[in-house]
Amino acid sequence: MIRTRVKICGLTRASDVQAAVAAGADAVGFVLYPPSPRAVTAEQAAALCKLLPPFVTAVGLFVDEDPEVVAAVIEQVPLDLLQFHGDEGPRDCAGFGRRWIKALRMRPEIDLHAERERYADADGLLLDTFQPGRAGGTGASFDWDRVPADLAPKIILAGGLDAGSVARAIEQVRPYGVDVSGGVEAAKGVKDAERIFGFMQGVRDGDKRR
Ligand SMILES: O=C(O)c1ccccc1N[C@@H]1O[C@H](COP(=O)(O)O)[C@@H](O)[C@H]1O
Repeated sequence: MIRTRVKICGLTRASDVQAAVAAGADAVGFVLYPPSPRAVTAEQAAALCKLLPPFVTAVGLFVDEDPEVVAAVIEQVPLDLLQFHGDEGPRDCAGFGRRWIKALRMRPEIDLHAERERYADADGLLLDTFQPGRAGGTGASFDWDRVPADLAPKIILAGGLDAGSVARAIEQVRPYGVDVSGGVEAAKGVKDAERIFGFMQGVRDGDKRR
C-alpha cells in the first residue's frame, strides 16, 4: 500500500509540534513570512526544530523573501526543506544548497505540465488554492479534477483540507503528500491536537482507498 506523506504547516507552539509528531506527521512547516498570522521568527523556528525527532522533516515556508534573509534564516534554523510559496522562479529557489519544493497557486489559467518543466529541479510541487491578494493558507479548497493524473507522484496537495475531506482528496488525486494548516487549527496559528489526530486518521482511510 502506498502511504501518503503528511505535512502539518504553520506550527507556532511546542505543544503543537509534539502533537504533530505524536500523530505521525512526516513533516512540520514553519511560516517564515512575517505578514502571516502563523509567522514565527527564526529564533522561534530554531527552538521548535529542537523538538523534532529523527525522520521528521523541518520545512521553512517563504514568500518572495529577500535571498539574504532566506540565507540568514537557514544559517540559524536547521531546515531540511525550503517551501517557496510566492512568485519565485526556479533559480530563486535553487540558490541555497537545500532541497526545495515550489508552491503553485491554482490560478484559472495555470498549465501544470509547463510548471513541472519550469520547476524540474524541485523536490515536489505543492498545489494550493488561488485567491487574489492572498499568498496562501486560505483554508479554501480547489477543484481536484484539475490535477492531471500523470503529475500525481510529484504533487503535494494543499488548500482547505481537513479530517472530513482528506480521504476523498487522496482517493481522487493520489498525491505524493498532503499539507494542511487551517484544517487542524482551533484559531490561526493555534493547532488542535484532536483535529491533527483526526486528519491523520483521514489520511490512513484515504490510503486504504488509493
Ligand atoms: O499559513 C499561512 O499563513 C500561509 C501564508 C502564506 C502562504 C502560505 C501559507 N500557508 C500554506 O498554505 C497552504 C494551505 O493552507 P490551508 O490548509 O488551506 O490553511 C499550506 O501549504 C500552508 O502551508
